Amino acid sequence: MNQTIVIKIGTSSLTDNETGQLSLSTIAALVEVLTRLRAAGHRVVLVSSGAVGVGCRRLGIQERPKKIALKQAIAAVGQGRLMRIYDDLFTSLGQPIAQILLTRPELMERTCYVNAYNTFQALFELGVIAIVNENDTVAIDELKFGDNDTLSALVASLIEADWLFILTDVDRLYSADPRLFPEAAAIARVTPAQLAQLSIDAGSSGSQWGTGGMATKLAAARIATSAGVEMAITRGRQPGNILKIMAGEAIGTRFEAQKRSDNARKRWIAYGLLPMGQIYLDAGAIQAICQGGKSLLAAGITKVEGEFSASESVQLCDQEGRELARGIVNYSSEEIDRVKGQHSERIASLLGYMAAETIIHRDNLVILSASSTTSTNKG
Ligand SMILES: Nc1ncnc2c1ncn2[C@@H]1O[C@H](COP(=O)(O)OP(=O)(O)O)[C@@H](O)[C@H]1O
Ligand SMILES: N[C@@H](CCC(=O)OP(=O)(O)O)C(=O)O
Repeated sequence: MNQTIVIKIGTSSLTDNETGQLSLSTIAALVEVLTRLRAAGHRVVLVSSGAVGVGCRRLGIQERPKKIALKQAIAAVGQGRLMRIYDDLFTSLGQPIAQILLTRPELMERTCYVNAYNTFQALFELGVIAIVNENDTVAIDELKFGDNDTLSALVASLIEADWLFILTDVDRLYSADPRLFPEAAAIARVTPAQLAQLSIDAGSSGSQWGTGGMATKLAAARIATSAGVEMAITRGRQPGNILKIMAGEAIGTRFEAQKRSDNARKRWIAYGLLPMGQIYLDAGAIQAICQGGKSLLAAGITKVEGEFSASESVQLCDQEGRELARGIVNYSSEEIDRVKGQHSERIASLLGYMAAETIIHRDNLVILSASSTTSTNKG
């Protein structure tokens, strides 16, 4: 059966850690595997990092820059070179490619999100492999995917992928960073229930050129698997592992998918939008929205955090700060703060107007399954 496959490759696999030079053999092997998958009838998307790393190499810069404007300028240099290399290699195998550069605000806008979906579908019909990266040159810090692990999971959710492969410079997930703890235990398979409980030392900085280490890959696993996507982490220098894993071999770390929700708009609310604040709920409200499928009313709200406007996305949390659901609010944070704990009938007298009876209507509310919940408790 033809499948939709997203492959993410990190800078640490595309370049040599010591010299910063491109790992041409890895890239060529990856291009071969992706072309084979495409020729077999699968729909293939590559999420490729490397713009900053390749740009640095081109300009003779020895370290990943910290200054944003410099990083953005370097990415502009590197992205062009990266695409040139991909195009040369794919063209030699007769495989057309496309470049898609995304920013977070675009996916937060429902029309853009749907447009992006349609563009991917049109590219699939044309037999093209899309190569995706964050549009680093224009992305602003507060509204960034930040790392391509998250971007790849969001793309996999957007296009309803069957698989997400994350290719990196380690062979799999370990109980701790194997570079620092050589005795760390290898993890072969993670069920949704285990992912929800998984507490490992995932590192936050990654390798010299990579960003995020395993922490961002685990965050990606939570998004992807709860959107119904099977995910695997495997070594980038052996892209042939993708074919073996699809054939059922136990290579790398495999994260089992949950059942995909049929409601595309709700998936967008859950993963496309960036939550701008938190609303804390009492036990009655949690019961009503999580078990009863009800809308959120002001009466069950105990606390509001963050500043947000009506129509923005927020996280709904229990008293311990565990995120249970996400939704699009009908009122701003300031308005909700004034009506929290009150009966809906009092909204008009408290605010002087009533925009809606509910704080979040059930059509705009998504209950997150156990594995996608994260603690927002800031201690
Ligand atoms: N628990 C862990 N298991 C495996 N690798 C880990 C873990 N914690 C941290 N790491 C580190 O994460 C690095 C991969 O992340 P990163 O450098 O961001 O790669 P990429 O460029 O592929 O995104 C590995 O080199 C490894 O040292
Ligand atoms: N958009 C950036 C990638 C950032 C990133 O996530 O890098 P990596 O950890 O190597 O996947 C770039 O192209 O350099």
